[in-house]
Amino acid sequence: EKMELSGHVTSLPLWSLLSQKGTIIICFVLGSSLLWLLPSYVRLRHVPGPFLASLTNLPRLLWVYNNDAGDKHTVLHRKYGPLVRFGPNMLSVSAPSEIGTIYDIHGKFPKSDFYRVLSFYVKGNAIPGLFATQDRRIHNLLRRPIAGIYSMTNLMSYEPMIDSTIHCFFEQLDQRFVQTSQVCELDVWLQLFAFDVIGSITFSKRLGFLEQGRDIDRIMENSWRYFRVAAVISQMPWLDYIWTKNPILQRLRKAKTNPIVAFASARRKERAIEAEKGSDVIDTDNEKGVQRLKNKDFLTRFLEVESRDPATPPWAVSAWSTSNITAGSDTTAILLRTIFYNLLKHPHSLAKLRQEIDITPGLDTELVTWTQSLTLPYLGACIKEAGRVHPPLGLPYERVVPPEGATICGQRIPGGTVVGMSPWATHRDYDTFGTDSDLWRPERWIEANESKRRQMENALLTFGAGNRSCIGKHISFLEISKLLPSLVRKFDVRLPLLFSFRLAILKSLE
Ligand code: HEM
Repeated sequence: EKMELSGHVTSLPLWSLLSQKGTIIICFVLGSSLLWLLPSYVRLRHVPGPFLASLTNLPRLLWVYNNDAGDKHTVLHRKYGPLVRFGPNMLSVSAPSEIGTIYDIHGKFPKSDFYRVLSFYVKGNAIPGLFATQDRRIHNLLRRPIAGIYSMTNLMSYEPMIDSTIHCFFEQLDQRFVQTSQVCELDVWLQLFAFDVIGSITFSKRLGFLEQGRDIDRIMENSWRYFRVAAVISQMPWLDYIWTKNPILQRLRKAKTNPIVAFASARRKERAIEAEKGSDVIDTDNEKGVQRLKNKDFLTRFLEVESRDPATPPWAVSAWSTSNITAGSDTTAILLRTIFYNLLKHPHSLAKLRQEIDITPGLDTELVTWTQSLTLPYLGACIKEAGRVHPPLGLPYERVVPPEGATICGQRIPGGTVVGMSPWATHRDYDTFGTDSDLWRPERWIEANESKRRQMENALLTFGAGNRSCIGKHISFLEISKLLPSLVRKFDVRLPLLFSFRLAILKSLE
């Protein structure tokens, strides 16, 4: 009897347990979800990709959350081809031939809402920034007047400030690690260096990370936390309205100013006071006595632009100075870490670099100069290879297809679709970089003939492309090209016996 009863109960259909009202509600929710999802599913159904990704952005959010988005993107492109559906309205592209279309010099494809998530807020209000703005007019207003300040021709004027920071870095390494035989957390120190260099070239004032040997005002920690959350949320930008940029929550939360913004505005106030006093602006913090008037820092140049051009909005100087730190410090630190990680992991590369430095004539100055660094081809190859295997900005740089639509990888893509090139996947394109593209091999840049080298260079997205490409690319090259050979020449850097790639043993070679 019991058996019969239980058999009878389990054979009842589930819906019969629900009331009629419940069934209607469930049918309504399922039906309207289907009606809502169907048009967006159909719109891009001709593009291959994981089925779930055609219905929701959740998979791509989870790839970022799980810290393996770069590898995941590469695997998906290898499986589905150069054009893959990553979300209901988001396509990822890995074919280098499409770079010129998506990132054209006129900015026909504007930045997507991915970038709204990356905007900075001060006391609850968004401040327009050169990197994150989606508005073409604001972008022109911010980029045009200062582009020349970052150009190759101005580059050497920043060398004295970088030299002074490298001196400070080496002094600290010597005192704290060489003299004491302590193991150095090289990854942390490279980040401290990158933050202080940006402070010194932007304000003639280091942020003080190196002298103190630690993060100050939790700037590095905040930056890490911020990007850790923002990267995940950027995959579903509407989430940002619920949490970070929710006007109700913002009113309830204590309004906080980002410490980087606070640092930049304090430097600007100092400068205004100095100008009032008419002081000869010699930086007292800088033990090498670099004169700001002679070797103008970025702030001096930004203020000159402001006073020259009445169209400059009042918030521009702050936006420019802040974007130097936010866009230029962590990125450079990541590239430096990638280079050292790979040099230590591949000792033959480190030996080759050291040999190049030893045999190149004229490298007898205390620090390697920018001009000297240009005579070191293996150094250049290591920098390019690091940006290729581990691009510091690892997620697709998202853009919106203009209303008239576009042809991408031979497929017609409707206007309004978000497309982005995954630098990780593009940099592993077999046709361009070879079937060993997953491996660290700086030699590929030296062995290639002129046309192959140009093909590979044109496929690099490390610094972006088109009208929104990195404005600070040369500054970054300058920092790295000076620090790397100078450090390798001065110190013997090795992994400790129980090795972790975050740690290094330093010995003086002089
Ligand atoms: C290794 C170091 C660096 C890397 C890998 C890097 C990478 C990038 C990339 C990929 C973009 C374009 C992003 C996009 O299209 O969405 C970009 C833009 C930008 N970068 Fe860099 N960057 C580096 C260093 C710097 C430095 C040192 C500065 C400033 C001193 C800087 C300032 C900027 C700014 C202001 C933008 C926005 C430009 C615009 O939209 O017009 N970056 N960077």
